[in-house]
Amino acid sequence: MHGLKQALADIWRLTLPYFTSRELTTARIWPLPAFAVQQRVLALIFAAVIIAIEFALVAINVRLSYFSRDWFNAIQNKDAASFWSLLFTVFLFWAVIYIVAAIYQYALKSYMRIRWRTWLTERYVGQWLDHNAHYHMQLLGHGADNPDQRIQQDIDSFILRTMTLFLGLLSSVTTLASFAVVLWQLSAAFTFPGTSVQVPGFLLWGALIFAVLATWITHKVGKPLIRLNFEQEKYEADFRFSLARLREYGEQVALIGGAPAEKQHLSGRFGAVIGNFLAIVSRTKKLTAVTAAYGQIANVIPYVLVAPYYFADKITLGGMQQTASAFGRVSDSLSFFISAYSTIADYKAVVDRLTTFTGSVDAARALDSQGQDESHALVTRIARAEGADGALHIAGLALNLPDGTQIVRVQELTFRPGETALLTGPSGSGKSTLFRAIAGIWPFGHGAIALPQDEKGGPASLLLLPQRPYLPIGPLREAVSYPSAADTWSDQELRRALEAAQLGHLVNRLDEDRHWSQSLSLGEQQRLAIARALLARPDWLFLDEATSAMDEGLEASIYKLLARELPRTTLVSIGHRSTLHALHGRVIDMVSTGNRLFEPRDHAA
Ligand SMILES: Nc1ncnc2c1ncn2[C@@H]1O[C@H](COP(=O)(O)OP(=O)(O)OP(=O)(O)O)[C@@H](O)[C@H]1O
Repeated sequence: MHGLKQALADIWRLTLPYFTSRELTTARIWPLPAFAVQQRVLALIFAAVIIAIEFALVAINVRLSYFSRDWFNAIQNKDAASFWSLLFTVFLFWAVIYIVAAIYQYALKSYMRIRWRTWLTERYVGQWLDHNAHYHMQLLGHGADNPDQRIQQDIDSFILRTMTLFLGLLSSVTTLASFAVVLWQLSAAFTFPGTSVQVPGFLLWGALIFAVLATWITHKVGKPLIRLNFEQEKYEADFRFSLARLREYGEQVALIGGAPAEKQHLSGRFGAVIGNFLAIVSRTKKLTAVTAAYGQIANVIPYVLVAPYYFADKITLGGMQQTASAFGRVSDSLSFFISAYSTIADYKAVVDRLTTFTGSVDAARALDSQGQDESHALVTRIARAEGADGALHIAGLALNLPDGTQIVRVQELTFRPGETALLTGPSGSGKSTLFRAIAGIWPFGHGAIALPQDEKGGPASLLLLPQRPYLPIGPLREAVSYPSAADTWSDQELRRALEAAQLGHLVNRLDEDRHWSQSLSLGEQQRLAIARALLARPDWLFLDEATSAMDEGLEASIYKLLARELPRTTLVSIGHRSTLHALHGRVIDMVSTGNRLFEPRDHAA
């Protein structure tokens, strides 16, 4: 019971935002011209019309059950005139309306699904990317696995199933209510065989007991499917992700001869997919036994119940037919859970996945320095704000790992504008982590970072180049301009930057669409990032081993290029090579203070 309450609360939390969104959207409702309207207004109009059509469809079914009674009576009485007239007037009229309404309802459901999915996907993608939640989710290492699957697949499944199940439930309830009345009225003709004792609503009780019993058995048999379906999706996504990762690291795997290890790994992942699927098959077999038996028994049970009355000439064939169909409709709608069980099991899994996803996005957002929540125990906030001058001041800063272990302590460190500084020290001493904190993406720790101002007294622009730059898949001009739009710079500017970065052989390939991080060497990728810096002209440039894949001569000429092309840019580098010392005016060492804790100190000359 508690589980059901929780599930309904989760569904409510996932559904409500769309139906209360005040964002504006453009509606196109034929024959009206396009107009702006709030999302929630459109959502409610869609829902109201779809529900109204659902009611109309049930009402037509009730009307047709009376048609069926009259029709079978005409058959029993061999009344051909009534038979044909009922068919061409009553049946044809209502059947045509039914068909048109069903088509219109399908179209509206599809439009609503598209709009709802678009809105929800944009919202989730936004939340996932804002405040670096996607990165912090990785750092926290808990919560939602495979966020890509949740955004691409689960949102659509959630919407489709919410609509299908809600309408199914609504249709079942209205069908139940209308045909329960019909069945109650029909029950008046039935007495205990051989007596004149009447049980009010005899047929209705019969249908009720039958359906409740079957629903209870179905629930008992089908319950494990909820967990199994949840796990199936997870195993499928893990398998898909492993394949995608192999595609990404194809060269590295080939070089190290990793194919057999990969095969084994993939076969393990696929084994989990199949193992779980077999468990689903085994459970579904049992469930099918219940639902198929129910379907068969439901076909004959109403006839069995009313046959004695028909044979005793107490009811007509039409009456028997109408009773049987009303009984069928009532038990069908009562057994809504039976027919929808596997959908519900799947639905619950989708709801759980979206709920854990939103939960872990919220936890990750809370980590952000701009976030509002202070609840995370390990985050005591790194205050990162614009300072009062052109320098970068760090004071009383402690940087921790996600588990709370302190790795870096900075009592006082200032980078002055215009200088070139090199941060060096042992591997794992927290150099990159210090850069991450300066960039504002490392949330664990406390202390203060005063960001520099530019020459006009506004916030200075900062650009950080990592060792392995991110290159989007697409035209080269997009990769060079990233994260700015591809048309930010003219072809001439892009070519000039590429040539300066010693990538002259790429200047005529600006429109070539490729997976650039797979086709360029690491040294070329690093030079492409340098070209980005030349275009962006930041006030401060941080190079985290951003020239490590170049030979020493090339590295030196890139540093000279940066000094020449970006004379106003302050340069702070991380690097291990001793030749880098000569290229920087100041060297700062990460010095161990014991206990795996490091502190930056100016290099003794
Ligand atoms: N996301 C993370 N989760 C847990 N530990 C991390 C994470 N990122 C970094 N660390 C740990 O923090 C320590 C410092 O890492 P960092 O990358 O800052 O070192 P570095 O000095 O830049 O090393 P290198 O010179 O090898 O690049 C390392 O021990 C590393 O294992």
